[in-house]
Amino acid sequence: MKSQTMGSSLLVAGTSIGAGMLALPLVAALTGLGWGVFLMFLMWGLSTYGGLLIAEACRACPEAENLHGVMGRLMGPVGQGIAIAAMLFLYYSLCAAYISGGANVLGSLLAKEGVHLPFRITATLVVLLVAILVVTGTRVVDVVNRVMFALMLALLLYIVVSLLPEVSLSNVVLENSAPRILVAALPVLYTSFGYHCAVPTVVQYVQGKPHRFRYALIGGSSLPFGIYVIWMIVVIGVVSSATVISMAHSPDGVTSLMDAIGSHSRTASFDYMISAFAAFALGTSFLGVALGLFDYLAEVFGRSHGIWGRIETITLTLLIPLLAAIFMPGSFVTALGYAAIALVILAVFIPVALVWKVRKLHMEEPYQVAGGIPALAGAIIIGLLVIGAQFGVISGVLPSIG
Ligand SMILES: N[C@@H](Cc1ccccc1)C(=O)O
Repeated sequence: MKSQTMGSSLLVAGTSIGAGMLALPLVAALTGLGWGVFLMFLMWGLSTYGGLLIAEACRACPEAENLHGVMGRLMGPVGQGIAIAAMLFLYYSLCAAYISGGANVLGSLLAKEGVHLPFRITATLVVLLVAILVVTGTRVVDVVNRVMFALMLALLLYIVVSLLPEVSLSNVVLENSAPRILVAALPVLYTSFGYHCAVPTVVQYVQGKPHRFRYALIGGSSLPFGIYVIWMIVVIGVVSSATVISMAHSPDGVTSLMDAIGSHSRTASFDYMISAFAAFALGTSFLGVALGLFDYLAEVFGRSHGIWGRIETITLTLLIPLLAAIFMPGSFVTALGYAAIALVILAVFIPVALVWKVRKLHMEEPYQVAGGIPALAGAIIIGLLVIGAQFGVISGVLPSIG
């Protein structure tokens, strides 16, 4: 396999693996493991299909550098405006989720040392840390990101291997759950498979060769699927659904979950490893998303690249999500659900519209995603279901997850 294809698969996997690691066990405990895996598979399919559609649209407009350019070419300024609004909403919701999860992890680490800080202080500390890294520059973020990703995978392997003997099969029952809970779980599951901002880069990186970007997108998103399933089985097998469910509704569910897993090993340093793993899983996604939003806002608002310009841009990037995280208690899973609304627009509705236009104008080159009109219609219906589910959760018609 060519190294760009490999690199692209890892880019997709790296962007995708993130908050899902911490949210999915909470969700799967509520849906039951069997249904959890089935719904994850459905959301993985929707996400991969959307990624392939974006790739098809990018190939039809080789002169455009990113999704913004492709939108401008095919949909004009109104389409571009919708995409910009959806992108800002997605990025802000994700940053709010990462700040909330990160603050919980930092708070629990400090509490183990006897230092008890309120949530708003730990959230601000997490934001300052990310802000300093992003303002320092892309190269620094790149290095820190690679190191954290490698450490996260190593820790995951270690944790899974050490916990396997503790898994009790009686916990891993495939019990059924109420249909309303299954629908309510869809938005968070879908967000866990989001990586779509990386697709234009991947298509360019493999010179638009269909067999290579197909490999990168399908392979790169299957890796998170496999890792998420193993992780969910191990966590629920060790901690038991009943215990996890009691955490799902507490404001710092992530911390309780990490503590519960940590207490299942005889090694004293094990709970530090669990916290480090959670911090790296969140950190890799947070840095990627914060950097993407930072560059984007710098361009939109024309801020300078000097130090004061960068400080202004990072304030625009992180202040709103910080306030959202502080004033919306328990916002980790909730914010991931909100992100799903924007992600469906960006990774299902917009790609379907783009590809529709490309195919109608016969701009397509030999590559076309399989499935024709039925697949496009199916994606729209499932996408509507995901958005409807989140509105159901917001309005209280459906139970909230987390
Ligand atoms: N999948 C990422 C979230 C994400 C969504 C969309 C784009 C990029 C990232 C996570 O679980 O953290």
